[in-house]
Amino acid sequence: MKQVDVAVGVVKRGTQTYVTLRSQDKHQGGKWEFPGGKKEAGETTFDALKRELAEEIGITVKSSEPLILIEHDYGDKRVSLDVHLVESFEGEPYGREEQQGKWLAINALEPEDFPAANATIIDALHNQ
Ligand SMILES: Nc1nc2c([nH]c(=O)n2[C@H]2C[C@H](O)[C@@H](COP(=O)(O)OP(=O)(O)OP(=O)(O)O)O2)c(=O)[nH]1
Ligand SMILES: [Mg+2]
Repeated sequence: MKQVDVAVGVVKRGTQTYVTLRSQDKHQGGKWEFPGGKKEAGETTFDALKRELAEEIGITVKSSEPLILIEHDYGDKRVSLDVHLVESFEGEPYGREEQQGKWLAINALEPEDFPAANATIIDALHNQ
């Protein structure tokens, strides 16, 4: 089965986080996500976060801290999500790949709007 290592960034400003809509044609398409993507060979999670968040939402990540590591099996694909908090960044996030994006209150995040693996991320954020 396909197995991918993914760097995920919870971009946080005060009590809010920036989420984007996954395009319909992708794995878990139509769900909201925290920006991020597959790590390339030899990349650290931080390297991948910097690259993916620049590509997807146009920000420059200055630093990040690990939040949680999640292994999830979707049946058609297994993902390992290395989720980092990103509170230090430059630029204003926007959907740089034409995807929708918005700031949401962390305490209002609804797990059912996200891929199943994200329920654990949302729990971790609510328990911070
Ligand atoms: N970015 C992101 N991916 C997530 C989240 N939750 C979750 O299950 N995933 C899964 C969906 C995908 O199978 C995988 C991310 O891979 P991706 O397809 O977005 O990777 P990528 O950005 O490199 O995109 P691409 O090259 O395929 O266009 O992780 C999340 O909150 N954010
Ligand atoms: Mg991505």
